[in-house]
Amino acid sequence: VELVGSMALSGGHKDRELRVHESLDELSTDLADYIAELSEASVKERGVFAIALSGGSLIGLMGKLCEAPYNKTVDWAKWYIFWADERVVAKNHADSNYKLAKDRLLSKVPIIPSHVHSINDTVSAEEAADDYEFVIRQLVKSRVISVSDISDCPKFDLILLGMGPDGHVASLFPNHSALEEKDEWVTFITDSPKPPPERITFTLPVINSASNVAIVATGDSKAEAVHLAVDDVGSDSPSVPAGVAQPLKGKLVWFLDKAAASKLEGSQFSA
Ligand SMILES: O=C1O[C@H](COP(=O)(O)O)[C@@H](O)[C@H](O)[C@H]1O
Repeated sequence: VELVGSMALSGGHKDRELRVHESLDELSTDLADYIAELSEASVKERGVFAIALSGGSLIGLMGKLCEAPYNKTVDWAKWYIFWADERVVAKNHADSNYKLAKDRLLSKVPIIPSHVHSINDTVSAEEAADDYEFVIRQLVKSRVISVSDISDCPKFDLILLGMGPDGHVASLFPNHSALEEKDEWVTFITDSPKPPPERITFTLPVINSASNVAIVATGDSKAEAVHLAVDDVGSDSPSVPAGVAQPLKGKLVWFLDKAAASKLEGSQFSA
């Protein structure tokens, strides 16, 4: 894989790395390698791999996991799948993040169906968020999901996030009160600026308690939000949600293409 650039960033941030790729094909290969390596390390250490997905373009960029060598080398039976955010629609609806992942990924690899934890799509957004938090609590008790040693939050082995052009991650949108939620693990919104309006989402404390978080963003339309998030514009109050996604004890990796990296400050990554 040819990286245009990769750099570890320090400063106020604990552990953050930027990986900028020449093409989407190369980004996809690097992303598959990264996920496969974390899966292997987690299975070795804990016997399982608890991974939370998002929706959107991320899922297509994970496609190489369904191909050789990953389809044979990854220990799929040890994977437990969750969603960092989900649209409150039926599971067979075109807007469902579950459906997207099932059609493009989960149906193509030997994941155990009972390890796939999608939301309850028969109840309100509020109930779906409560139900999902309950499911996660049970799996924390049985240690399928680890527990953070710095908060009472679950510690996912990996949370994969996409990012919208407005800088939203999961369904945490700019200037929305859900971004301030500190007590719940999973919250709901009914006024998403991006349709569909009803969604559930991991809260920031859960994202920031993970062992690993990756933010995957590609294309020109994301360049400004990448700049605001990564360059810490107005660092006391970051102007986009992606800028406050930073695991306190874990590692954050940004996967970008050149277009998304093109507005980074003093950028050796500029297109
Ligand atoms: O609505 C959503 O959007 C974001 C970003 O999607 P993308 O297609 O621009 O990559 C996604 O990460 C999130 O899961 C989804 O619900």
